[in-house]
Amino acid sequence: MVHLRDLTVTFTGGSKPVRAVSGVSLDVRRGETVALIGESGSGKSVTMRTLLRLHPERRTQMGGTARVAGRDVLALSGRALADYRGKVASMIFQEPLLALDPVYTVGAQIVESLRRHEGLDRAAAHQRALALFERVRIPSPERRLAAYPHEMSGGMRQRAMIALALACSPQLLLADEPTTALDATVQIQILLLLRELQRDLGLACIFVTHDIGAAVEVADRMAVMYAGRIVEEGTVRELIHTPRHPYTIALLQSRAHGAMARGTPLPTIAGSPPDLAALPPGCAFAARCALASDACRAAQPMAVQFSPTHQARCIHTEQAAAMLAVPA
Ligand SMILES: Nc1ncnc2c1ncn2[C@@H]1O[C@H](COP(=O)(O)OP(=O)(O)OP(=O)(O)O)[C@@H](O)[C@H]1O
Repeated sequence: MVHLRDLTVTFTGGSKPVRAVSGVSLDVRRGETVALIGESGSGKSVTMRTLLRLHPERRTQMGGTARVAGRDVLALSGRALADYRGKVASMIFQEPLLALDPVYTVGAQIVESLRRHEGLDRAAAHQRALALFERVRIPSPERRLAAYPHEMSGGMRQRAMIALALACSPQLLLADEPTTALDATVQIQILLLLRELQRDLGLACIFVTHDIGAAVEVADRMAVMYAGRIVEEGTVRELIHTPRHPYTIALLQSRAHGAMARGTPLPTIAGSPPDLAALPPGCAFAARCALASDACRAAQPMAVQFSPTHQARCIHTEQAAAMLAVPA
């Protein structure tokens, strides 16, 4: 469904080009959820926004391959791009007020989207909007369709945004920190709803989060990003139980202290990520890695395969695994 090969995204608007995504390859099948995790600035959101082509055209260079449901995403333009957004791929955000227009009722926005993209008449679009509100379990759906976004609670707004995102039956749902701003009890409800919708509708889903517990709850696989690259990828089980990249291990190391509990943000790791305008020739994590050697600094590490689903870009995975064996 989603096929990324060597995707690169460079922003050219500033004094120096910023390489926010460097050679990302990732596949997501129908009915599968992949969580992207990593520190702030690692390129998770840029990867997602590229899949919807939301970057400023003139100041962004994109390279490599991005195919979604057979479409060449980087080549889409005009009508084809407008149809692609919503009908093939759609996105939910941390802040629903970014996706919902404050001056229209939520119902009007869903009806408008259905009329424009699906060619439904007003009555049919209203019926569909009502069904969508029921699907995302908004109580008193008829009344809530007539509400403005600011009249809804945070959790209801999130559900309304999910309904809007699903209105035109997309095949790919991109979720960028969809629960971060919510209370713990509402978070779990939204995560469970997303999981259920994703399974029932057979959606491919990419889920960006800082919260490993949330990733464990909703994802089938995880991809760990660092400085614009995927440094490790595997099933949730593989990454949690047998991480092999020193960065993943550092992220997970405090799990004995509850890092796996939902709502726990990623632990802070000493040092800071590299400047994306001046990336080093070798492994970008080397400057912060206890195992780094000259070879790490000289060239990009190749991916090492541990199972058909598990790989890491590191030349010291054996020492890294041994590091993990030492109790925290
Ligand atoms: N339009 C843009 N122009 C220039 N730089 C940008 C642009 N958009 C993002 N960046 C830079 O790209 C890098 C990656 O950002 P991105 O938002 O993908 O990180 P992230 O991993 O999603 O972090 P967070 O978890 O904080 O959202 C950051 O350094 C950011 O400043």
